[in-house]
Amino acid sequence: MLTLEHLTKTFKSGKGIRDVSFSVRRGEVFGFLGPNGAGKSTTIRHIMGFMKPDRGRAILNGMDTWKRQGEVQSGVGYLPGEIAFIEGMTGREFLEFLSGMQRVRDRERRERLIERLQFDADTPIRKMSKGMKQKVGIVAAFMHDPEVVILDEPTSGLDPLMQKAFVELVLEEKARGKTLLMSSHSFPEIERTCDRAAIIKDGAIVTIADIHELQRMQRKLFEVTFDTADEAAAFAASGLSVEWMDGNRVRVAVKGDYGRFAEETSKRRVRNIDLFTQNLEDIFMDYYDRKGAGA
Ligand SMILES: Nc1ncnc2c1ncn2[C@@H]1O[C@H](COP(=O)(O)OP(=O)(O)OP(=O)(O)O)[C@@H](O)[C@H]1O
Repeated sequence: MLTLEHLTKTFKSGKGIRDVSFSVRRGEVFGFLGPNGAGKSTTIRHIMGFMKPDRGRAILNGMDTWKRQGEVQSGVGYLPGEIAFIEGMTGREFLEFLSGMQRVRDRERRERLIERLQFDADTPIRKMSKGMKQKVGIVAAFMHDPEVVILDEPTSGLDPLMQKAFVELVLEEKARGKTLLMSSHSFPEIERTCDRAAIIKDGAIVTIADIHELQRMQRKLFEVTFDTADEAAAFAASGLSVEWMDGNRVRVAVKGDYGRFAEETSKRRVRNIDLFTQNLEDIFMDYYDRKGAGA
């Protein structure tokens, strides 16, 4: 469906992307993860045919995206990292304008999306908050019901409730057989929606991983507070991987084997459990450790 072959672009500053290659299958939700400045937007701009690569190419539905940018751009749903709005329009007027360009007659899907994302589309865009503008952008990306949707940091500016609504939308579109690529710097967001993800750092792909495999690899830290220090000591001596303990509190690292953790916890009186998830960097460090260990 979408293939990137050795995509390379070097800006005058020396920054850019280097030899970026990966493929997204039809019907897949593919995550594109990386810290700020890693090259996510630059790669996405190439996928959309906005930039000419120095080397390599992006192929979408058999089309070279730079050479056939018009066809590519009209057939794909796209949410840019920063949306360029037209001054003086309301959200609905802007969407109407885009619908006209896309020659979309069916307004129903658009209205349903607006309802779902819960915003007043008749507010002038210049008066909209960052989150509201982001919602307008999301509606614009999905309203013409495209087969392929490319989203550059779609949840930036959305509150947790709306992030959830967005995740539900993505999962529904996936169930309808659509192909999605979305960039993010947040692993949990990608984790909820994607099958696979490419990780980019300093302009180069570090790895392409199966999300479910990464989830299994993820080390989670649980801090359990017991009723008594004796219970905490017995829990700590039960063979779990103890990171730290203090009085009646024990922090253990659990990787995959949640059953053992649950079993040892349930034997004792627990006052509280806090969960600390790893950040992206740690997850990948663990991933590499395992790869390095040949597991
Ligand atoms: N048009 C440009 N001209 C010069 N340098 C650029 C241009 N676009 C991006 N860069 C540089 O290339 C690098 C990658 O930027 P890019 O915007 O692709 O990163 P990103 O992963 O999308 O980051 P973020 O998460 O912050 O949006 C950065 O160092 C950036 O400053």
